[in-house]
Amino acid sequence: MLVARSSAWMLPLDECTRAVFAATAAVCAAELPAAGLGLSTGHCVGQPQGSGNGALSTTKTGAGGEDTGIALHNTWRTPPAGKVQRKRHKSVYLGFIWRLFGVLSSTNARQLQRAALPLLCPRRTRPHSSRPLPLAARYWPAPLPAPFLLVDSCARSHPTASSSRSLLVSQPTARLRRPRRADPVRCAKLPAASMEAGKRAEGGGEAAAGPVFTLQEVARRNCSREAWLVIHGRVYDVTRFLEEHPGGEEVLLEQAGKDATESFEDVGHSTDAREMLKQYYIGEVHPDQNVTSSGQASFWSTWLIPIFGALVLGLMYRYYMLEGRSS
Ligand code: HEM
Repeated sequence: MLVARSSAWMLPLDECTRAVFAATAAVCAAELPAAGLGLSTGHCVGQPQGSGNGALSTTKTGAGGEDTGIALHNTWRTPPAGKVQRKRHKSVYLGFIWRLFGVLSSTNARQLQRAALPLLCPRRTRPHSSRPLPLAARYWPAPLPAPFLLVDSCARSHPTASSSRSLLVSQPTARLRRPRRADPVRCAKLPAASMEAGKRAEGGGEAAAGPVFTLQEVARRNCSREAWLVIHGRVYDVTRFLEEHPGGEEVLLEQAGKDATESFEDVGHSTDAREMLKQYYIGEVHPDQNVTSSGQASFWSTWLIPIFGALVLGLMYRYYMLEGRSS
């Protein structure tokens, strides 16, 4: 839920929202105070609290001392007088919102954790789970399922962590533990590679360079003895990579036998990781089963929501500026 008020944007404060703000505030920390803007957390009702010095300040205001909201607000006592000042304020304000949306749209929550965690806790960079998030959670991260919450495990492992520690919230430790090494999944007795393996796909070109497999064939290779997965319509045999995978064997086994494109992209793998794919490439998904529309869907999900959000924010900003001028 986003509550806009004349002088502040209030957001329900969950860990991911904090992370978004923390990451964005870190980028904009120098600009915000200069333009008379501050970020603070506090109760969603009434005036935003906290020092509002541009950095994220946390004020315990809830009944149980918990933080209940976060606000981007004016720190000026009187509205900026000059045209130049107003223009600067406006551009920084829009810049912040733009970056906030950039952070929200260019990443999903897990990537966001990857981006924000080093800020909060340099040594804890491993995400809590590899499971892709529901679409809505990628863009609006409240509430998130527990495994994706930022947790205070790093505050514990870094007892000296100072202000950033207040950005973290305690979660039951059971949630934090990395799942135990998956029991080797038993492979069904598999027929030799494939009815169609070895056949060259028609049409040539890069996309049709290797043997062709059906999704059913891939689905059967879903265990530690033989693990295949599909990424962008290509089939990879990751069996020998299971133990080497920096993200852990479990995540690969979880995706084995399936189309792992979304999970692979969600993690935000590096160029090196993409290069490594070549080593495990074994063929292509059968052209009839290679659903390219998912690419289109992801295009829309990647751009439509941020564009719509930006429009809404633009309108709210106009309203905010008009009200600021009239008061
Ligand atoms: C053949 C396919 C894959 C290759 C070659 C690969 C390679 C890598 C590499 C090199 C890294 C280190 C970080 C980086 O350079 O980006 C990594 C991290 C990771 N990968 Fe993969 N990966 C593959 C598939 C997957 C899949 C299907 C998932 C499913 C979710 C996954 C989840 C992760 C996670 C969670 C991390 C840890 C990220 C971190 O701690 O920062 N990977 N992978």
